Amino acid sequence: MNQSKEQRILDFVLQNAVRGDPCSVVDTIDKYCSQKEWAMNVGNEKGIILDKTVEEVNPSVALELGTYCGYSAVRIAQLLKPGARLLTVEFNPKFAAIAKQMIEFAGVHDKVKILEGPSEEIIPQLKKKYEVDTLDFVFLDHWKDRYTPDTILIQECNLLRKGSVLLADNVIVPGAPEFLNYIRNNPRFQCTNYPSHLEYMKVKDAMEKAVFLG
Ligand SMILES: Cc1ccc(Cc2cc(O)c(O)c(C(=O)NC/C=C/[C@H]3O[C@@H](n4cnc5c(N)ncnc54)[C@H](O)[C@@H]3O)c2)cc1
Ligand SMILES: [Mg+2]
Repeated sequence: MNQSKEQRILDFVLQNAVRGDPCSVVDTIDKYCSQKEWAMNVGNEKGIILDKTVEEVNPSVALELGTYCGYSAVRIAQLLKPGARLLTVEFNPKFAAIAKQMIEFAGVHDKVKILEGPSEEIIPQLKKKYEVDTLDFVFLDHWKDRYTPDTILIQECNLLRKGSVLLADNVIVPGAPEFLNYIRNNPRFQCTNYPSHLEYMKVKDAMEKAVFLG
């Protein structure tokens, strides 16, 4: 049975990255996806915006929507302080299995928990089942038409506190126009746009940061 692209990315990391070194895992995925097969990891240019935002927030509890191969989960996890944790949501079991191996190889599995299932089911379980009080940081990188409903759901589940930070990937390409309209016109959020480029391409993209004002 022929391999999936995601399996090829994982195999390339297992053969070429340094076990226990998150940086080498991230760099190796970027090397493969820029030279061999494009894949929808946030990439290094937008990854630096992600890093800076995570460092600024210094979250105790972070949520990621859309794990995919675990690239951004590894990026976020390596920046977390001791005792901090990342919950990352993925509903495709094949991708979740790839990400699990990627995260373990990178040596950040003690900081990351992969929650397998659709975000719309997982988000309402965060408080009771996953012992979350509030989320300090949320990275949105799943299907773009879920950004708005999941942002509303997160608020309905009382998961945000004054100062919680949302960061959304791909607000230009593939684009999340409805989300931008929602979040920029919502007085409870202070928004900032970060122009960048689509991972591994010269195409313009951007990330949107939204700080919850309480
Ligand atoms: C036209 C066009 C096409 C593609 C691109 C390039 C491009 C560039 C990018 O950075 C992109 O992030 C994307 C993109 O489509 N990302 C979607 C990412 C989904 C992952 O999240 C998972 N998932 C999706 N919905 C849910 C959900 N509810 N609950 C749980 N997991 C979910 C999926 O299982 C995948 O693991 C695309 C640019 C332009
Ligand atoms: Mg993306």
